[in-house]
Amino acid sequence: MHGHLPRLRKVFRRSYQLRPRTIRAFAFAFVGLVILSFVGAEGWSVWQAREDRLDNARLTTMNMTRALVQQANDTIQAADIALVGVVDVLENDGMDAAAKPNFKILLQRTAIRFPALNSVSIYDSQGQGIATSRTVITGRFAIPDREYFRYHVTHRETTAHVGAPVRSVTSGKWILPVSRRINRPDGSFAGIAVATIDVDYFAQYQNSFDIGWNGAILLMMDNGTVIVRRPYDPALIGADLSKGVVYRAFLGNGERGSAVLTGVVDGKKRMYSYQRLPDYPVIVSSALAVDDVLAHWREDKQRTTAIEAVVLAVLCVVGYRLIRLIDEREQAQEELRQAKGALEVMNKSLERLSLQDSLTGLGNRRLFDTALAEEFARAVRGGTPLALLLIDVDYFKRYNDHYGHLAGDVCLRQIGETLMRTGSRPGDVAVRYGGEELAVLLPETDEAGAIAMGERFRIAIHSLELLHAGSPVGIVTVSVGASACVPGLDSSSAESLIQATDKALYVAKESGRNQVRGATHPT
Ligand SMILES: Nc1nc2c(ncn2[C@@H]2O[C@H](COP(=O)(O)OP(=O)(O)OP(=O)(O)O)[C@@H](O)[C@H]2O)c(=O)[nH]1
Repeated sequence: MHGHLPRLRKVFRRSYQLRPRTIRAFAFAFVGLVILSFVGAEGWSVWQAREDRLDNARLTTMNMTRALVQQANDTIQAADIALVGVVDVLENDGMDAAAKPNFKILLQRTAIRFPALNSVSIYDSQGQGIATSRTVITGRFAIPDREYFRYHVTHRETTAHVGAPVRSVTSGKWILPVSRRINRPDGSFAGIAVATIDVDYFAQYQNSFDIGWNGAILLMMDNGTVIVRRPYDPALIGADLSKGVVYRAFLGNGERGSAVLTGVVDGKKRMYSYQRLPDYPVIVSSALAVDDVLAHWREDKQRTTAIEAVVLAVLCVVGYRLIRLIDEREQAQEELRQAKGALEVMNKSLERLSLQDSLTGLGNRRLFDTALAEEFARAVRGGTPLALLLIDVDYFKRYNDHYGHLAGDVCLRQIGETLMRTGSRPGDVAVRYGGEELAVLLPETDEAGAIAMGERFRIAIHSLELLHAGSPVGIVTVSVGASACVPGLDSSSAESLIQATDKALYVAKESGRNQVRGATHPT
């Protein structure tokens, strides 16, 4: 556990120290990903909801169509069954039976038994009416030119024939004729029996379904002739819709199917389901308008889109703020780094200034005191010698008096520069000790070495040949006192080292100046 903690701390520190650019890239990627997944998920669920609604509409129209097919087939079948009985009587008893009064009663009973029937009538081989269930006959009671009559003249089949809707010559109403051929015993054409169904009967049933504002129901012959359509339009009855989309879909896809199609009657897009009657050549289709089906979905979608827009806007604002914060943080850190750097530079220069003598550029007395204590302690630890030089300008009072105090300052600066220039080791510390007196601390140097160094300084200053009218030699010279100790071994202290050096300097002065003197080995 102990070993893991520092590693964890390191990982945490590293993650905290991620580059702002990396963090920004992460932030961008994160916000982008959130937006994308949000929009994607929403888009998917909206699309799914649309598909669900269309699927439901398909199921609804399929069920509706099934019910309409059932009703239409039952109705036509009822008419057909009525005809079978009538044709049977006439084929057995002969067509003359149709003219008898009790036959009219048979037809009326038959018509009453099947409420969908408008009338049941018998026509002879010339299309002239013989008998009918109708009580009142208005108009011409003959149908030689009707399509279904001509059909039976030319077709020997005895199955039922469903004709195209026609206007009744007697009532003027739209009717659907269902007819059967009547044969003589020798098989020749004796006439036809016709049961007519009021087209309105189908229209009423169509009206019992909820198909919304723009739905449609269509009952048509299998050749595309309209029997009746909802919304009801009498002008459409008998019209040819064989070029319409429903008829074409029916032709292309068999007995039944469903599809989204655009209607030819009104150009509306609908979900259509269509089916052929099992026993008769009639097609039923019912449809719900896509607009109606998707009306609620569109409202939901608009609401969702509005919410999405708000959420996206919030995400964008938050993302933008996040990235701005990262930028600001980066900028603040950069400013902090720069301020820190400037402060460090300033501190160093202040520190340097506080330890430097402004006139000579050498260290000052404060540096000397610190360096002496440190070097003394180091020498104690290492058992190494430590030496000190005290350098004093000869007859400097006279120099000042003769050349002026400012010239004296210049002279001291030149001596300081010479001291710095004259090679000493990196660990040596040269300072202005006070007034015209300079000091050089020489670590790991014994007295002989210190005297040698003192001599180098003395010669270097002498070589400057700075005129000094007050000196017996005519140029500026220095006297040097040198002393050394081994702090760990002898009983010396920093003070005793200074005192010994000062004493050596005194001896150098007393001995005539312009010379170097050691404390223990005077030269
Ligand atoms: N121009 C200038 N003079 C200084 C400075 N510091 C000390 N002095 C002068 O240095 C002189 C030192 O004089 P003294 O101590 O009598 O010694 P000296 O005249 O050098 O004689 P010896 O040391 O015996 O050779 C004084 O006149 C101080 O005023 C300084 O920073 N600039």
